[in-house]
Amino acid sequence: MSTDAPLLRVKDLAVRYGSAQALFDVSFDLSPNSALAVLGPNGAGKTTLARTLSGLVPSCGGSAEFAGQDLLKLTAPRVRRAGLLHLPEGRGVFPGLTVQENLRMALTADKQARNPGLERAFEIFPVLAERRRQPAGTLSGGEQQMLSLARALMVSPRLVIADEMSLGLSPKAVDIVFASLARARDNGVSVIMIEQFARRALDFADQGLILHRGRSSWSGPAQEAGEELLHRYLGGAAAA
Ligand SMILES: Nc1ncnc2c1ncn2[C@@H]1O[C@H](COP(=O)(O)OP(=O)(O)OP(=O)(O)O)[C@@H](O)[C@H]1O
Repeated sequence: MSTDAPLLRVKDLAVRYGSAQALFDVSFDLSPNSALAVLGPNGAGKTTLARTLSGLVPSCGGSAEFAGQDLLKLTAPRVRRAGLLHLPEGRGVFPGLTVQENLRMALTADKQARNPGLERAFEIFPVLAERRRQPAGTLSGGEQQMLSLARALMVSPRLVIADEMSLGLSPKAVDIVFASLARARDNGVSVIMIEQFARRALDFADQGLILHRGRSSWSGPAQEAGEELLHRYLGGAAAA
């Protein structure tokens, strides 16, 4: 892990939906080129954290500084432009368009000029190069997630928040998702991974954060999260 100043520094973050508070005083730092696994049972506040950092849900307290900018003041498009990309749950690809068209659209959506992004995406994910003329809907579930990630990488983000990318996928497809995220990391992208597969996510990540009812119940180096700790905070089912 890097010793540089944090890429993202979240301090005492609080979020409400009306009168219901979904996050209470959540704090963590993320170093450049590192990965954080965010774990927790249903309703713990994981997606709320992702949506708040990406400018989709307002905070009601605390701070979040990303690459020197006050993230909580930015609109969602500005957060993207600052280099933080949120991959929401679900596949996020256009099934009727080809792989190549899906990738090109990622660029026009962000109004960037033609750039070497397409060739870079094919270099990182050779499978997509082989299937560039194939409709995205005919890819396997894991490959669609790979395409979704490749679309995100087209605009060279510094941080990707991957929300439950492996949800509902076969074990083989989950392998593809993890390998794809590892490739993104190898290419200098930091990752916040929200995952149901706690053990795998912690094996992937440098740091772990466990949320419970909107509060941080544990955070620390990922390798320190042993089986006993996972059972205590997540229960048997979530410790896969
Ligand atoms: N738009 C909303 N309006 C009101 N309450 C919401 C809204 N979105 C989420 N919540 C509530 O906030 C809490 C946290 O939800 P969130 O979706 O962040 O949890 P999660 O950890 O991502 O759960 P899951 O693993 O089930 O996706 C829950 O109690 C949820 O009901």
